[in-house]
Amino acid sequence: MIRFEQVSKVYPDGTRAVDGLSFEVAEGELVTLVGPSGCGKTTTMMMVNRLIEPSSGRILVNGEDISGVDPVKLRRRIGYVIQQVGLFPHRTILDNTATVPSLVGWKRARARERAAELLDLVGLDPKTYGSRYPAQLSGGQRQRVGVARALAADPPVLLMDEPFGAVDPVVRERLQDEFLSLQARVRKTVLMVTHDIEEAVRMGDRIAVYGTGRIEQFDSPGAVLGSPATSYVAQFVGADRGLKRLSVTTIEPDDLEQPPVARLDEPVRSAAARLSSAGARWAVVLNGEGDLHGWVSADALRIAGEHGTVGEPARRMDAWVPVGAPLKQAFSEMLQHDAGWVAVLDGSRFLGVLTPAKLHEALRRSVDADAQGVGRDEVWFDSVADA
Ligand SMILES: Nc1ncnc2c1ncn2[C@@H]1O[C@H](COP(=O)(O)OP(=O)(O)OP(=O)(O)O)[C@@H](O)[C@H]1O
Repeated sequence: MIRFEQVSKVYPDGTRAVDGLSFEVAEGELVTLVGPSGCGKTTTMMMVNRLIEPSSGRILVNGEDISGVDPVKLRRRIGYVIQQVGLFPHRTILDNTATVPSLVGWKRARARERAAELLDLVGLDPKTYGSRYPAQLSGGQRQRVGVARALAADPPVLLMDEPFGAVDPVVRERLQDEFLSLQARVRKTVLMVTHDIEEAVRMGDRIAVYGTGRIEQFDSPGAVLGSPATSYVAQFVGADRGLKRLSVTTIEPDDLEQPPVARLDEPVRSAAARLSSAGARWAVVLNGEGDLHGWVSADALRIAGEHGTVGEPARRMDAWVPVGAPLKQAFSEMLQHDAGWVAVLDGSRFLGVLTPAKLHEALRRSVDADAQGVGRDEVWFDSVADA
C-alpha cells in the first residue's frame, strides 16, 4: 500500500536525513517508525504526503508513484495526525472535524453528520463536545479530535507523527488502547512515528527501528525484542527487553497448566479423592454454570471432613484474564491479587491457569520461535520447573 524504493533525502545544507530507504507497509497494517531524535523518522513520513520531496528514489501509494500526483489531491487521500494537533482555535470541535470533508466538497450537513459520527467513534459525545472550542478540551480530548479529523474523509492511509506525545503517560496509554480498538475496526494503512520503543512495540504490527537515516531492523515487535538484528537495535530496545516482551506475547491455550477442577456443589469427599490421586495441593473451583468461582486447597478439604460440598471450604478468586491477552496482563493480575496463578478464560469458559513457571516458559518459547522463524507451538525445551 505504501512502498519506499531506494528513497533518499538530502536537505539543501547537505544533511542526509534519509539514505536509500526501502520498505513496504501492507494494506491495513500499522507500522511504527522508531528511533532517536534526528534519525529521519519525520522526514520519511512527510515524504508520503509530499510535504517534503525525496532527492532520489520513488514512493508508491496504492501502486501509484506519488511524484506524479497533485500534492493537494494526494493529501486528501491521506489522513495526518500530529502531536500539536493543529486545531483551528476559533472553530468548534464539530467544524474542526468536518474540515476535510468540507474541503473535498461535501455538503455542509453531510460533512457535519460525518464529523459527529467520527467524534462518537473516538469517544467524544458530539452533543457535549461538538459545540465547544479547542481551548475548552483537555489535551487528551484534543488528541482524539485530531484522530477524528484525520479519519473524517475516510482516507485509506493515515500518517501519525507522535500522535500521543503531548499527554501524560496514563492518558497516553488510554489513547493508545482506544486507537488500537478503533484501528481493529477501520483497518487503515498507518505509518506512525514515535521515539518511544514501548509505544512502537505496543502499537505496531511491524516496527522499523531507525539508526541514522537508515532502517536497522524492520520486523514484528516480538522479533525486534527477541532477536535484535544489530547491537545498535539491542541497545535501543534496552536491556529490559525481556520485560517489554511480556506486553507483546499473548497467552495461548498451550501455555496453560491444568490443575484438578472441582465443582461448588460436589461432595468434599470426591473432590479430595481427585486431588489426592493427582498429587495436587489445590484445585480450581467452578460454579454450576462452569464459571470460575475460586479455588480450594487439599488441606481445607481434609479439614472439612467427610461431609458437605466443596462450596464450604472453597475460597473466592476473582483474578482471571482472557486467552489472547498479553502475558503482562496475567503477571499484573497475579501481583495485584498476590497470587501464584491466574485463571485463563475463553469468554466465560475456564481453560486452565497460568503460573509464574508457565509464564516464563511461554516467554522462552516465543523468543525461541522468533529466533527460529517458526510457530510457538513448534518450540520445546527443558525448563527448570520440569527438572
Ligand atoms: N529543513 C531541514 N534542513 C536541513 N536539515 C533538516 C531539515 N529538516 C530536518 N533536518 C535534519 O534531518 C535529520 C532528520 O530529521 P527528522 O526531523 O526527519 O528526524 P526525526 O527522527 O523525526 O527527529 P525527531 O524525533 O527529533 O523529530 C536531522 O538531522 C535534522 O536536523
